Amino acid sequence: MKTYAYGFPRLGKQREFKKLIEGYWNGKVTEEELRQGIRNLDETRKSTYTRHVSSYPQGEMTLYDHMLDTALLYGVYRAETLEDYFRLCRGKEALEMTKWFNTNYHYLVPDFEGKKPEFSIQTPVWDRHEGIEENAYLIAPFTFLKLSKGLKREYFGDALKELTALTISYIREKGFKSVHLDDPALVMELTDEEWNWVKEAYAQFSDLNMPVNLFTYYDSVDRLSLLFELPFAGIGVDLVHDRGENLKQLGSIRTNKVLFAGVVDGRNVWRNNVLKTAELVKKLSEKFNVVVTNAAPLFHLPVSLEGATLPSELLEKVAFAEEKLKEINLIAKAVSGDESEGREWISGIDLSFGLNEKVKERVGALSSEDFERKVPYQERKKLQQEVLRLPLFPTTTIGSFPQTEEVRRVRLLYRKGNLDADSYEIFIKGEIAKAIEIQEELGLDVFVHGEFERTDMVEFFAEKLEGIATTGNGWVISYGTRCYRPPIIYGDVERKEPMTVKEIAFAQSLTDKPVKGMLTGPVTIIAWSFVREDIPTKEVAYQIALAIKDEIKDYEDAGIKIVQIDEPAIREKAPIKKRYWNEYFDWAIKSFRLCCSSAKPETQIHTHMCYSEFGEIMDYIVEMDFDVISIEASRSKGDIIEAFEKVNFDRQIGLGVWDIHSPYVPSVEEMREIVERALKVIPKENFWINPDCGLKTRRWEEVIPALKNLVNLAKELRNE
Ligand code: MET
Ligand SMILES: [Zn+2]
Repeated sequence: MKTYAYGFPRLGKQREFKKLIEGYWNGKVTEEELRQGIRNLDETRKSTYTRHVSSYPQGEMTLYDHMLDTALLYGVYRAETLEDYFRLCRGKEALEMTKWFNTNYHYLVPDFEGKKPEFSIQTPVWDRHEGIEENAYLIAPFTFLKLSKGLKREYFGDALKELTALTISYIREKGFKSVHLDDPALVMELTDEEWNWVKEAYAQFSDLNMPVNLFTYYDSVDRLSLLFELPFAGIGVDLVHDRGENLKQLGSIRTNKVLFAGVVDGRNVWRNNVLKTAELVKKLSEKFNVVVTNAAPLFHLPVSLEGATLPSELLEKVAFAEEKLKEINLIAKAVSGDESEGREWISGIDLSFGLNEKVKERVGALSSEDFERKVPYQERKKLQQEVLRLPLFPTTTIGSFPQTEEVRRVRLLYRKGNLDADSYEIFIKGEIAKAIEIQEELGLDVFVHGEFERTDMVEFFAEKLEGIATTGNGWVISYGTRCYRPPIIYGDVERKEPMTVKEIAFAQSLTDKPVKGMLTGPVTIIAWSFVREDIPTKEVAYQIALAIKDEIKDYEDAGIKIVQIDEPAIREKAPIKKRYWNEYFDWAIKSFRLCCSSAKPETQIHTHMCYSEFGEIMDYIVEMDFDVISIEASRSKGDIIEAFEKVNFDRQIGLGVWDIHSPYVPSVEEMREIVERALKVIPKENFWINPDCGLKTRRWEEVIPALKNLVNLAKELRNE
């Protein structure tokens, strides 16, 4: 039984990828050291593959992002030097970044700016294919174009044909002997026209006399049989995230091509029941020429369990990327009749682990009333205004303030046990007090405490909640060199005690202005964690929502009048195929409503969203029944405003007037432009003035002048 794997994390066990590249940016690593270091990392990755599977793609390594590399290979952008390359990644000239399908990885988006595309093969500054013959890794033309922007429909078909022809000549020129084509966009809901374009363009691969394998993942392919008719040697399908759809279609497919059966999850950490999977593979083998592989690239997982700080009961239930390779191997062994290692591997899987009857009962007892606020919005609005007495164009920020070197250093000291809890608390209180003072001086209307105690908006809550474990060093790349550690939701989730009330109440004690209680919503906690799969996600969401609901009650008792529940991941978590959207948004919206349902009518509930285009989901967003939404807008320009107009939006809204992703300090006039466009659509009584997102990655030197401008803008607007 042959085995295959792809998409193994490039990060390295010690996050070498991050350290090398950031070292280069800071001038501590030379170009030669960078190149050599990255090559070494790639070698390590290859030897990891080699230890477990028979074959894998070559040339997967990048210096930042695959989509960018592909754009450079095809001459969409030029980069003569590494400096040019990284200028496309970060800073003023950087390409836009967006979520890669429904994952938390962000890619750089090539932009055709509405022009007719012209392609030519260029040797990139990082030549991933240098010296490679076998199984060269390429992003397929369709996925590349489909995920780009600014490519007019009228050009798409021809562009795909041309790019495919160019890819074929590149493959020939390089003398590759076989090719791995990554084509996940084929799992999207495509039109007949798009399928025809794919068919016509990819027919050209019949000119090549070598095996080309085409890989799809993240969902089912709506026309799987069509892929098997194309001139490829093998087709990779996802049999984990396909809701059974791929398997169903395979039932009526006759082929002598290789079926790369994606049976090991690349997106979640739970151990594969390798013996059961082996049964499936055996069945498929009766009909197909099967190779066992992963479903979805493995870079969504931490590199290896080695050194992970997980509770021991959990250690024997999970697998990170390296262990997933092992699972592929164990499945193949079991198919060939050797089940012993596989049996041992799954012996620790135990579904009674982490269960909590009390929480289950509480979720079970929920009725429709638990998802409703008792007083309708227009009445709430009046009650809230009586309490808050906010001016026209109220100003606020999104939650976090700069996480300075010192804040991070002291927090780390405390986390490592080198600073006692009392001294740490005094330090955090000091930071909060400074932040309150600064906000007083700036003259903002609604304050935040600054989130200095939080490493990360999800991990912080994961540490406080029962049923969620944090991984210590389970790092995953979210974009470029930026990493995060997704927690593991391993059981029923319960709040044992207040999680954030102490800091918020302390902040409120220092000022007469309202301080927002700051919470991360259920969908975002779920989206940025690994979630147990035998408990329905919907139930997990309601469990987290109940914890938040209790926290809000404690806020109210502590005199907090405004609460913000951040849901930046609500769009990203939506399924790739729109036909599943209703089902998803139903629980996503209800979980938000459950958080707020017992809040007093005079408690003003805010939500915050960012990182995505929200136009498409506006109909769902309005169902969340918040009082105020702050939303990223300075990068998506006017589109979002139109979307609000279409749904007759009647809530209050703060469109971000400052793109906090760059150190640039916008002037009053620049911020005003965004507001003026929006005021054509949104009544001024409903308009808040705030930045796009939290300020934790900014420096105080940028934050203070920018917020000064922001407050001045509000003052000017009030006088007009
Ligand atoms: C990614 S959304 C971030 C919201 C959070 N409250 C912050 O300000 O950092
Ligand atoms: Zn945000």
